[in-house]
Amino acid sequence: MWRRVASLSSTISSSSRSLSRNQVFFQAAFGLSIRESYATEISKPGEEGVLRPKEKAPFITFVLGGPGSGKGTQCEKIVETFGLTHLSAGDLLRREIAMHTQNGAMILNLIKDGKIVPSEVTVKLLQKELESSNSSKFLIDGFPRTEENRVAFERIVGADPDVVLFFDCPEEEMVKRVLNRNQGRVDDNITTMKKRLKIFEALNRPVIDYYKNKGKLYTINAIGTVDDIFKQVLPIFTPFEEQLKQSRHVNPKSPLVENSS
Ligand SMILES: Nc1ncnc2c1ncn2[C@@H]1O[C@H](COP(=O)(O)OP(=O)(O)OP(=O)(O)O)[C@@H](O)[C@H]1O
Ligand SMILES: Nc1ccn([C@H]2C[C@H](O)[C@@H](COP(=O)(O)O)O2)c(=O)n1
Ligand SMILES: [Mg+2]
Repeated sequence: MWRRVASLSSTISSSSRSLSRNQVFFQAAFGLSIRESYATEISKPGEEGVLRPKEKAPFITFVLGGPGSGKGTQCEKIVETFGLTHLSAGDLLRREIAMHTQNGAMILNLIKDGKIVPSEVTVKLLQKELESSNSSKFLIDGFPRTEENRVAFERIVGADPDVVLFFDCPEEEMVKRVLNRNQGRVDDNITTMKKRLKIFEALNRPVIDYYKNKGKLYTINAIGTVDDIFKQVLPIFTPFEEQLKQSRHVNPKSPLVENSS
């Protein structure tokens, strides 16, 4: 299978100059996963079939937590500090509603009712963003919400997260925050919120446990000020310093940048 990537890469190289680097890799993959598409064959005798990285695979962080736990708020700070590209699954779905796309009405009805949109729809929206971006570092907020979401992402996008953040917040606090949010969201009312909390407990917990067992989960106590919570987030990215430093978008004041004041 990996041979296909290498042999096709020369075919696409001349026509792909205007494409983003992610599009080129996804094209090169022709149905392979992101990680597979980031590999090429080497032809040294005795080393046939060995995969060598052609480019680094994207750095992916999943951001989990109940409704109103502060995912979006902390994502803004992570973006500001480390320059990751923020993809909010909820925002992408709301954009479909606003644009009255083919799935817009169905998505609206599910969100109003606190339910989860079919994984195929959400993953395809994420895939489109990943493929068209020139970034190689992503924060995927509010995803995966269910085991079905997680499996669909693996199947369709073919990538694993490097880091999974879980903002752990008591229900009482989440309810208070959502009801005070005032952003005109159709799901920010007590009836929908109760349903969302039930669905979160039933469907997101297994995902949290899955990443805990894989050693990828970082649990953050989401009570306190925004800055106090962010202090817990900062050290999580330290081991990934080298990968993140290469980002064009890193804030010069980031703790990852040496001699920053
Ligand atoms: N640490 C905090 N203390 C108090 N309020 C907060 C804190 N963090 C975020 N908020 C506020 O709580 C509300 C919900 O936060 P946010 O939108 O970041 O949550 P979320 O996890 O993204 O929620 P959702 O899953 O519904 O999108 C917002 O109005 C935000 O300003
Ligand atoms: N993976 C996802 C993410 C979001 N949704 C739907 C259901 C949520 O209640 C709503 C809002 O998401 P949020 O902005 O709170 O992250 O969007 C989904 O079905 N699947
Ligand atoms: Mg949010």
